[in-house]
Amino acid sequence: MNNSTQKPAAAFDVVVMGEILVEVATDVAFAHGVPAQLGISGDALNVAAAAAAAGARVGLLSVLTDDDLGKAIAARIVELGISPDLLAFRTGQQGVYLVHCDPDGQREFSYARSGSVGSSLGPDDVDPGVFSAAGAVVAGGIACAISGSSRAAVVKAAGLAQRFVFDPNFRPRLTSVEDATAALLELAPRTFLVTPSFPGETSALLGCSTAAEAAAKLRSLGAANVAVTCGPEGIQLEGEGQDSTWIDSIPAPAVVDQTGAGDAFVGTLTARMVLGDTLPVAARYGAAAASLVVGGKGGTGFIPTLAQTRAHAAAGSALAAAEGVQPSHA
Ligand SMILES: Nc1ncnc2c1ncn2[C@@H]1O[C@H](COP(=O)(O)OP(=O)(O)OP(=O)(O)O)[C@@H](O)[C@H]1O
Ligand SMILES: O=C(O)C(=O)C[C@H](O)[C@H](O)CO
Repeated sequence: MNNSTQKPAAAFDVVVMGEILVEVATDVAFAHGVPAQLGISGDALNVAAAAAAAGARVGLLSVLTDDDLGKAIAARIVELGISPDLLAFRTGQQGVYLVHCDPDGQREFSYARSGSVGSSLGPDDVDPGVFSAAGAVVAGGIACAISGSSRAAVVKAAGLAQRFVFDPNFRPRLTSVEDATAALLELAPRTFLVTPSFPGETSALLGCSTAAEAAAKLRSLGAANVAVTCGPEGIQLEGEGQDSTWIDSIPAPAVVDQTGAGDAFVGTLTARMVLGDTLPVAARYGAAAASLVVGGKGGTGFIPTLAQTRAHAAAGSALAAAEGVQPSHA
């Protein structure tokens, strides 16, 4: 755990930073007495869990409460194969979010996280030795949105990282379009990889009407690699030595809850690139992991092993070849 006398010795393949949330998930609109599932989630934990499952040594910089809840969350982090070495513990409240359906059946998040311990993350928590030694550092727009100190921590981390990965994760209940756009435009030039989703983020934050246009715009801003995720349809890739390419998503065996699909994609893709895979191969792993994650409820309800992800990616390729699937996006 993080304190001034003890520092982690070995470098991590991937360091993820952000807030961990207690998750309350229901299948229906919230009402008194509806059945709900309790979990531990948040974009940073979802990404870290996927990266660890994909074979990376993962550290997670996050602030937890210094009580039994914080200890229980740390135990779950270890269970997910993530190192607890970068966790910090402070007095305060753990952030909570409720995942439920609105009256039209659309998924919605409600937050109770204002002033949470997670949002106390700040630049002093970012250890230059750890962050500059990591194979990749992953942060997202949520960490930029929850507090000024957390955003400053992300900016510091981006300046230190060998490979900085940024997922815009625009959440209108946490931040404005203007602030989310400013964070993306500030960080994009420093990114090894940026992963906006289409059409929500690419349209609201970049003013682009196609995934290919968004990928080209982010490359022109200086991003080394771009993966624009398009939900169940697929992913638009563009990068260093990689022309604009579309890869199809892999059909999900079961769709229970979309929460964390993007995070599973980002964590798996990042881990596989740090471990030596090319952008398209790593993205295929990411698509396979995300396609399996939607079968579990909540952000970390089901995290596939590398063997399960590999088998699903292979089965998806075989299916695509058998169906003679052609790239479907320009
Ligand atoms: N229903 C699905 N079936 C198969 N694959 C899916 C499905 N939904 C998402 N995926 C995969 O996950 C990737 C990321 O999904 P999406 O574009 O929804 O991310 P996101 O909007 O960032 O998600 P999040 O809600 O986690 O922020 C997609 O590119 C796709 O490969
Ligand atoms: O929206 C947030 O703040 C979360 O971190 C909750 C979810 O776990 C995350 O957004 C899923 O991508």
